[in-house]
Amino acid sequence: MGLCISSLFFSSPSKTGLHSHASTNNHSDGADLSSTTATTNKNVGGGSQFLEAASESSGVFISDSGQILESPHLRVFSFLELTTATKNFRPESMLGEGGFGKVYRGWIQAETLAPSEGGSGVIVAVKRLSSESFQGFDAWQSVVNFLGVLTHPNLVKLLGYCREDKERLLVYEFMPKGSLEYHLFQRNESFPWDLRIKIMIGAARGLAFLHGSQRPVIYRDFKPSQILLDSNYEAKISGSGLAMLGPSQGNSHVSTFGYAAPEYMATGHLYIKGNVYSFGVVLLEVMTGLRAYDPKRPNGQASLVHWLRPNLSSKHKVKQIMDKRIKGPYSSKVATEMGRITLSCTEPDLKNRPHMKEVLDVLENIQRTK
Ligand SMILES: Nc1ncnc2c1ncn2[C@@H]1O[C@H](COP(=O)(O)OP(=O)(O)OP(=O)(O)O)[C@@H](O)[C@H]1O
Repeated sequence: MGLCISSLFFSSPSKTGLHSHASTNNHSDGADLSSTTATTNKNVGGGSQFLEAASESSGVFISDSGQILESPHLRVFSFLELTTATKNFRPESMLGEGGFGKVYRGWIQAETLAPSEGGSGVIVAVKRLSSESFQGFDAWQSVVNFLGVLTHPNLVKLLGYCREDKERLLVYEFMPKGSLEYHLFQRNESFPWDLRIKIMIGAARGLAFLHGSQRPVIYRDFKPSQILLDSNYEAKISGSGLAMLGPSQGNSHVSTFGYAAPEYMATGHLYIKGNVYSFGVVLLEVMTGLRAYDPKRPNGQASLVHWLRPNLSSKHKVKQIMDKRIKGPYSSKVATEMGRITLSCTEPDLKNRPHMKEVLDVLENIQRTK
């Protein structure tokens, strides 16, 4: 069983304050994904001892009491700066809206950027927490604490934040190709197979990284709107899913119907393998082009997994359920293999589901299959 994000990095600092480094993880899923790679002893403010568990490009500071502090690598923006960046949060700048607020496209001027951030400025995505969102306040804090220190090519990068009066905003790297949800369900254009598999491989890498870090992180609410795409359709998992894993040890609210694993529905507990189940549901959406849950479908078909899972073990039936709009060639072997991995990800008993690293290996093999 994995730990929820609230216990991430709560490994006890050594009595001496000096740690030997742990560069690879020994987690039982066998994932070879180093996250925390070096530790050093530091004195920060007030002379108290802090442990820095540094990843390649970011660090996390943990106080002796175990409290995680905001990453010094994040930029602190003023509300005025972000108001200017988003042209006063005008509706035309809006990129989308989630459960906790609206997301705006913004432009940060060069003079406010560190030299390494380059150029005359940069486009960013600014998530403004809605004032009604009490739950969102904790979510906001979790993102600042955790995404400020978790760095991986398949996680959307948090650049900074703003906390002024009642305003809470997060500034993310901008993902110009939108979300997987947009490409699967909203954009009425061809969505080739090679892109679909590429995106799912990127998302699997992101999840495998979270699960494979020294203290595994469980993602909340994994779904296609959380899979964002850069200009090369490289998938990055959004910070939103990290947000809600507050201080409740695995009891976390999952709002989206259709993706939640049976054990979560039964107990309210999130497990690492619950993410694998949700990933399997998304795989089924990618194969079929149908939504995980649609109450408008006929009786017995509202839940995609309950409806179509029985088809996944038959070569012939898998071919029948594949999205007819898929452009670009894919062989029947590919469809069969996709059926197989989706079937095992969505096993009702979590013990029978693979780890994300194994899912990733299978998808990479499928990508190579002609
Ligand atoms: N970094 C980003 N770059 C580009 N677009 C983004 C970015 N972050 C979010 N968006 C857009 O804003 C939409 C809403 O994002 P948000 O994370 O708030 O909501 P969500 O995915 O529905 O999650 P939740 O339900 O947990 O709030 C996304 O679906 C996407 O279209």
